[in-house]
Amino acid sequence: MSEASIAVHADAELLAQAVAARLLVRILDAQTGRGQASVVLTGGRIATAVYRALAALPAREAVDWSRVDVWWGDERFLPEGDPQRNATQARAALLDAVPLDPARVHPMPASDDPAGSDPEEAAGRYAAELARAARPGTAVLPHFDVLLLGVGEDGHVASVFPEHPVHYENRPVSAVRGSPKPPPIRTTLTLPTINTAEEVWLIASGADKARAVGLALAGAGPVQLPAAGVRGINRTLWLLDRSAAADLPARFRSVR
Ligand SMILES: O=C(O)[C@H](O)[C@@H](O)[C@H](O)[C@H](O)COP(=O)(O)O
Repeated sequence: MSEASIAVHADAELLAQAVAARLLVRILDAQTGRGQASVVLTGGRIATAVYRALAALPAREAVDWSRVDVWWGDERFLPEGDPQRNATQARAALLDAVPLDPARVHPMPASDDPAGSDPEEAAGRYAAELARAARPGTAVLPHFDVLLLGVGEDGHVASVFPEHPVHYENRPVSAVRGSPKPPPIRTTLTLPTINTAEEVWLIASGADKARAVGLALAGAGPVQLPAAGVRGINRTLWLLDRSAAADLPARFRSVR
C-alpha cells in the first residue's frame, strides 16, 4: 500500500486539464509496459471535466484505444441511457469520441437490464464480469492500472458513503440503498476492491471539499470518511485545486 502524494493546481479547469494529461500518459505507459491498459472511471462533475479534457487532447491519438479496458467504480442505478448514469456521461464526454473495442467497455448494469432489476443481483453480475476478466489463477479481479475517484463533501468515494452498511460488505461489488447523494440506489466497488488498483487517483475541486480532503489526509477513520480508506498498491495520488487543498494537514502544506 502506498503513501499519499498530492498535486495542487490553480483552479478546477487547470486541474481537469492536468489530470487528463496525466491519464493519457498513464494509459500510454501501461500499454508500453504490458501491451494494454485498464482504467476504472467514476462519476461526478470533476471526473466528467477530466474525460472532456482528455477527448480534446490531440495526443489521445497516440493511445491504442482498442487495447484499453474501461470499468466503472460506481454507478447510479437508473435505466440504460439515462443522462444521470455515470456511463452515459462518460460516453458523451470521452468514450464515444475514441475508437474503443465495445467488448472491453464494461459499464455497471442498468436498472432496466434484461437480466433483472434487482440492485443486489446487478452487483453480483458485475462481480462475475470482473471475475471473467481476472488474471489466471485464483484472482477474482482484473488488473486495474489506474482507478479514478471523485470525493464528496462528506468524504464519500465512488458510492461508498460514511457509516453506510456497504463498509461491511464482503463481496467485491455492492448494491447501495439509501445513498445520501441522489439517486438513492447505486452499485459500487467496495473499498477493498478499489484498493487492489495499481494507482488510485482522488480528484477534488472546490472549497466545499476542503474539509473532507483535510480530514482524510489527517488519517480519519474510513467508516466515518471513506476517502481516508483508499490506497493504491503503488500510488495514491490526490489531485486537487487550490480551494480543495485549503485545509491540508501541516505535513502536506509545502505542496500548495
Ligand atoms: O456517482 C457519483 O456521484 C460519484 O461517482 C461520486 O463518488 C462523485 O465522484 C463524487 O460525489 C464527486 O462528485 P463531484 O465531482 O460532482 O463533486
